[in-house]
Amino acid sequence: MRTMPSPTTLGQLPDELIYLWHTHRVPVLLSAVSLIALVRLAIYLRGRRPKKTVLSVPGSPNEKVVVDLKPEWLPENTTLDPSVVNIDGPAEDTVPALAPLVKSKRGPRTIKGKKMKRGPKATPVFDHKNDVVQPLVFFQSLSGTTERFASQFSQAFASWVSEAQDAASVLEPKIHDISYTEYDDYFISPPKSDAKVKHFYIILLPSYNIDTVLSTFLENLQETHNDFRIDTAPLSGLLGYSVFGFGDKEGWPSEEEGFCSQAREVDKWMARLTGKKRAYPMGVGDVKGNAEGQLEEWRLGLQEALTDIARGKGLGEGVPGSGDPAESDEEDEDTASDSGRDTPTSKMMKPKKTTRVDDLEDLGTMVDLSASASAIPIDFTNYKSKPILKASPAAPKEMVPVTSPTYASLTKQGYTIIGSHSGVKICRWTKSALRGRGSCYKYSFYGIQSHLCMEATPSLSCSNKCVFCWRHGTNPVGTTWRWITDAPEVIYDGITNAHYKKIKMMKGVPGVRAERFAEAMRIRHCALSLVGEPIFYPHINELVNIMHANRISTFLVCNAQHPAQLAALVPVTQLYVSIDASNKDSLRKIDRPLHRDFWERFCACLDILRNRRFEQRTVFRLTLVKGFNMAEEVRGYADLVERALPGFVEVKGVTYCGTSAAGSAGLTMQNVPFYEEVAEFVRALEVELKSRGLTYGIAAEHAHSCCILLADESRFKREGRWATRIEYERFFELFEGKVQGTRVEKGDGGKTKVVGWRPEDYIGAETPEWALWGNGGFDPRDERHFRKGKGPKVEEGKEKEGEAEMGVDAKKRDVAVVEI
Ligand SMILES: Cc1cc2nc3c(=O)[nH]c(=O)nc-3n(C[C@H](O)[C@H](O)[C@H](O)COP(=O)(O)O)c2cc1C
Ligand code: SF4
Repeated sequence: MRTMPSPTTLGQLPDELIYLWHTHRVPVLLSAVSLIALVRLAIYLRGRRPKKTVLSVPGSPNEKVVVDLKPEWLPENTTLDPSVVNIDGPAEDTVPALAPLVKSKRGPRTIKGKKMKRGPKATPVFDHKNDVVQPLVFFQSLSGTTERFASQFSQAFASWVSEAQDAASVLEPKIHDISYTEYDDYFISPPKSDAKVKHFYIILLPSYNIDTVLSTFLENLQETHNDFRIDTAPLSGLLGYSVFGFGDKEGWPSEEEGFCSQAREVDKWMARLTGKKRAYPMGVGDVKGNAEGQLEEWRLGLQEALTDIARGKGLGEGVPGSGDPAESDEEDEDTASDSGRDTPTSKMMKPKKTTRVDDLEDLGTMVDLSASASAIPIDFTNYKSKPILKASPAAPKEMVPVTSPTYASLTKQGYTIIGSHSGVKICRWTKSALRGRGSCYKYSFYGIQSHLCMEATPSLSCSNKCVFCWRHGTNPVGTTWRWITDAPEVIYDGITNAHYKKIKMMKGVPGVRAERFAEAMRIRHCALSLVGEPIFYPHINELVNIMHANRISTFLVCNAQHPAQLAALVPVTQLYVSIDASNKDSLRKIDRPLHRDFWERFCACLDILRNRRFEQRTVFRLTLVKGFNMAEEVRGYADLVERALPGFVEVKGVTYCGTSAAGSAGLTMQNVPFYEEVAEFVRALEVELKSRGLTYGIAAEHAHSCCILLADESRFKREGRWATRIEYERFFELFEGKVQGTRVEKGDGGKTKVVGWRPEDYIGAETPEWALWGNGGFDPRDERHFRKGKGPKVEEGKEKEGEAEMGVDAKKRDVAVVEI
């Protein structure tokens, strides 16, 4: 047996070690490998182990719901770290709060498989002795022009149908707004009907060289055509179709420069989907010229074509656009390259069609959605300075280029555009507070003085088209982020500098109080709302962290359409979700969402909010629009509150947006509820919630902005008194780690450890007496200001409170920004 070496033999130590190593190396190596394997296995299993739900918050429900984050909800073209997405709440869970995420980035949808062979050309299907023609007029309109023309057109067409003998077998036209139309009902196959009723499509469209709902429509037509499960010409059962485009020749003087470009695209896709059943050539109208006359002329031609069809003559031979050989070839060629997908030389990409760079790119996104299996052609999350092109020749474009009409329109309205997708505007309450004339409801409810508050957004684009949105429908909308992306530091510097610049401009305004002016030169709060969807911005987390590091609190409002981004968001000071309706139908009418699965997305967001409610203050923002989302909906809203259990429910009457956009959405002053109506609604909601055992009560009000606050009294009442305000300094200390939060999780061996903070950790002072429900919400230290002819004399109930107190003439207002 060998003994341990004595000090005298220390010199021989290396030899001993070598001897030992040679003798035992096999078992040593084997043990080391096994140990490493065991450790790795343990780490792996730990990673897979479902989290446990243990909420130690007294008096609060502690279960968590499983949120199924569908792969298609993961943002395209953005890098979302799955481990970040799994930030899902306060505690260890017994169930996975979020379903496992698809690790890889999701690329544009790629459909693999062979295209179905085009069958023989559809034979005429109209039996002129027995069948009747049902014309369907489809239109899409963002700012109302096309809608107006579509309605005029339908009336004139209906008169022809009722008067002309030739039109005996033509029925009255039916009009459809494409924004509200189920594509599946009309654009995947002809509508179902009596076998004798044959449909004819008349499509009237404007064109926009920015992302709008029109792009979605076009993408759908293209997807249908390219879907190998569907016949390439699934609409060949139609009698025919014709398209009329509206455009603006001042901005887009020629076809090459984009005049009516999207209508042309729709015309082409329809030719493919119908198997070349263009019954009459596409018409175009210049809205700055004689659009009315051009439409009228086109209508007469179209009526003639319909007369022929009604007489059983079919679509005719050799008429341009009716399937004559030359044009058919052209369309076939396009079709062939579409199915190839990876050929950027597709005709539609050729400069011949459009020379404007942005138009070209628009077409790129429309046409090449399923391009090549590499899925993500460009990483759009790279900052402007260094876009990394991976594969595609198409570069990302700017969301709001300086030369765009949107830029001009926004800056005219007082917005400062930072970079190409962020905006900041000084809100009217900030100006009011600077003059000592009162702050917005955020002051009454949460203690934010409006002159210390900045309103901004890192994404002017949105995935909704809400009826009450002031943006006139012309701002960029889209379901995916595909723009040049500015760095969060650039946005932060840009918005804060622009805000200070605007504050400085208030220096000479009569009534501005010197001390408030000085205070305003240090921003304390940021309302990330304004317009657009802030969480759409791929680096929203970095931006929020920069704000917190600068001791600026964050109130972030999202539209409940981006569950993956919501799940991945870092905790903000107060997290809002807009709840614009209580059910699917109503939400569709109000928000006019771009996502087809908008309701599922909405519900997933509610579940995420529920899971995260002990991590940050969560708020439901209800905007009441009379005639749209108020009557009979109290129980529906209560269902939603029960589902998400937000800390707060803010209920606000819509502000009238006296613009053509509001008009086209069917919104008038009649849709603006009186304060008393809002109050009645809130009382009914409180009763409904209480009847379900939920602990919500009416906490505070701000009558001037027609806003009332319900809050969870089990969480935001201290010793029987409402405490809805926030201790901001405490929030920053928690953020900086200077004080420890009380959110705990069970660690190894069941030991509890602190993992963060809870909303309860930064509850501030009691809600002041003047802000409590029943007391109006106006700080007596501020000075009330009434416009001439307004104010206390006004009979109660005759005047909308907010407008009287703020001195705003409702009829003259043209903004509907809902400040938070
Ligand atoms: C942001 C923006 C982009 C536009 N892009 C185009 C375009 O590319 N081609 C065109 O012919 N007209 C373009 N127009 C003009 C519109 O198509 C035209 O104003 C139309 O009448 C709008 O119809 P609507 O009110 O029904 O939305 C654009 C207008 C705006 C505001
Ligand atoms: S109101 Fe907000 S959510 Fe709705 S469209 Fe406008 S910006 Fe988007």
